Amino acid sequence: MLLDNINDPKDLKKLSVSELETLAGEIRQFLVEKLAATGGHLAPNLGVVELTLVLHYLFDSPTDKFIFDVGHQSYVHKILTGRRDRFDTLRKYKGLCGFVKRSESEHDVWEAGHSSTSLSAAMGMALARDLKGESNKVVAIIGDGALTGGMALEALNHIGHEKKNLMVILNDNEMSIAPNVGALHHYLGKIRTDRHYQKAKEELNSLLNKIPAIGGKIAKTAERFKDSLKYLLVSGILFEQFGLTYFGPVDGHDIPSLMEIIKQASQVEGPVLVHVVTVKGKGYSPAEADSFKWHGATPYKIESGQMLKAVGPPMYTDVFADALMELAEKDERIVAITPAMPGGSGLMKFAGRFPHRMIDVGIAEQHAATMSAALAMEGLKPVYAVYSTFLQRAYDQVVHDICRQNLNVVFAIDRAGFVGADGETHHGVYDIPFLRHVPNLVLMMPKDENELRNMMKTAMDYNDGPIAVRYPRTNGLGVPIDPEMTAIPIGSWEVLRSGEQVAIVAIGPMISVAEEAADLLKREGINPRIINARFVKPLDEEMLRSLAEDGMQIVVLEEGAELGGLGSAVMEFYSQQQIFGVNVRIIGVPDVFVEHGSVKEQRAETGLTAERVAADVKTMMPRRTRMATGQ
Ligand SMILES: Cc1ncc(C[n+]2csc(CCOP(=O)(O)OP(=O)(O)O)c2C)c(N)n1
Ligand SMILES: CC(=O)[C@@H](O)[C@H](O)COP(=O)(O)O
Ligand SMILES: [Mg+2]
Repeated sequence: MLLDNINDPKDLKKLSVSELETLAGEIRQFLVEKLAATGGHLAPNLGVVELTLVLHYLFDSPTDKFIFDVGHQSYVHKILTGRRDRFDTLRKYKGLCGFVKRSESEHDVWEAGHSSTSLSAAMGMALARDLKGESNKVVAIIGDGALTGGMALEALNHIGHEKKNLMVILNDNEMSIAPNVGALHHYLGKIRTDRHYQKAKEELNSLLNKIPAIGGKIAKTAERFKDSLKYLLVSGILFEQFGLTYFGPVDGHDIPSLMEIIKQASQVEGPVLVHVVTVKGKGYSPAEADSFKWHGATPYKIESGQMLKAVGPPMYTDVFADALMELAEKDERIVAITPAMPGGSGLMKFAGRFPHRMIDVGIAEQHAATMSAALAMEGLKPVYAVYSTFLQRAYDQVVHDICRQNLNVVFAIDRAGFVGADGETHHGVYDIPFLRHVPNLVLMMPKDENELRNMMKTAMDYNDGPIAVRYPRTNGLGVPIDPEMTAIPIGSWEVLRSGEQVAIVAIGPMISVAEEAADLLKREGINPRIINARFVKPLDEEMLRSLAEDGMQIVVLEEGAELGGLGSAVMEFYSQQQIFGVNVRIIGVPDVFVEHGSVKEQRAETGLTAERVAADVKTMMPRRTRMATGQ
């Protein structure tokens, strides 16, 4: 296999075009085989095999810098840069990261995970290069989905202003995760597919080139005529207007054409954009047929294309979506909004049932937030479904447009807590700290899927401002589901286990960990109280007072950042209320980024385990109890 001899991009430069084509086939086979065992972003990577090969063939990474937007499509880049042998560890604990990772290779010059940052990074690297008097190439690879992100348009605007030498490769496969949305998507579609544009452009070029070189006035008129026709016909006029020289569209699977056009573009002064048209999932028929499903694959059977899904109780995502459907049947105010994650947020069924009440705005979390504010201003009940990590993008809109105006927006915050294989860029561990200090916002998290349904009802009945319910990327606990949803009193916590001396104040999936810890402690005659702190804001102040009055020591257990989380809120309460003598210990995510792996491994790494909680509780027992129990 040619692939066996590719350990560095330099090894590519010895190959002929036909050998590169053979190598492309080998890489596809490698991806399909490896990801069958590990899972991962199969379809995006199958779509960029030839493109990545040509980029590494023509340029000299890492001197020339490749900046992958999102970075989920960087597996081919990793294969070509000496990491082929690590693919059995893809997205596994201490294994190969599923995104670009600087600590893995000198060829990984820019990390991401969140979308639409590549053009800003490219601008920065081009500016730095020129200020340092260097001459390397800067190449951003951005997808048609990522291009709908506001940051990308901010950067395009600036790139066109600075006119620095840099290359934007637009990898246009018509797909975001779901089918792409938006005016930009339609514009690209026109360029991509309207043969009229292409044919007319070719005819125009050949006609104008036939005009013998004529001097003077006619030549100027002909040029002006060509320019005005170019305005009408040339494909990438939008990008040209942004100050980038547009090349394409080009077939992203045709190596000779790719080579030719990228070579051409690399010789042009100033910023250029090469419009590369690819097929997401290319070369593996199940992924080609349904690149939405195969954007992020679980392990699968290659022959049948059957993905191996974990069995068990319904995912919180699906419980949310089903509850929303039920509520929307009776409440016409409800409108669901998603920033490009209709699948991941569970809203596809909702869209099918209520096509006019599910809005996918593209990768535009900020826009989604402010649009939701306006929907609420007009008396509707917008449900903004968003991953915790992606809501980070819309912090100002949450504060400035929604909470400050005290508008009835419901935040359905999915992927709250550790997310596993996507790792540090995707964990939902900051939303409690970045939301709980914003005035007017209610923030809650259920202990199980039945309580999630009740919280959905709570949110719909609550019309005194914004309210957020957060839930993890896991299956529910398999508890019985009440047919009727019942609203929960805002700010009310729940004693799940009576006990004395130490109270474990836990939230969400940490309640199960607390119960396991209590079971361990019971064997030693220690019986902690367990509290479901289902409202982060407002706190259950009455419960907190009674814990102090009972002389309880408190352990707060949360799968979120310790700094500024629920535990901080509890500490602040006692301090602000001048209630002294309450010993509060916070067990949460420490002040570090937690890399990819399984949720279990991430909890073990950060000490969110029953064993650790039990050990901490024991150290907090009053001395006499410890003596009595032989501690
Ligand atoms: C800020 C942000 N929002 C949402 C996502 C989730 N996400 C990951 S990839 C993707 C689609 C990207 O589409 P495109 O750029 O066209 O890449 P393709 O997968 O088609 O190659 C989305 C929405 C993200 N990573 N970052
Ligand atoms: C790359 C990216 O951001 C998405 O594809 C993300 O990986 C989806 O996460 P889930 O698998 O949790 O839906
Ligand atoms: Mg795409």
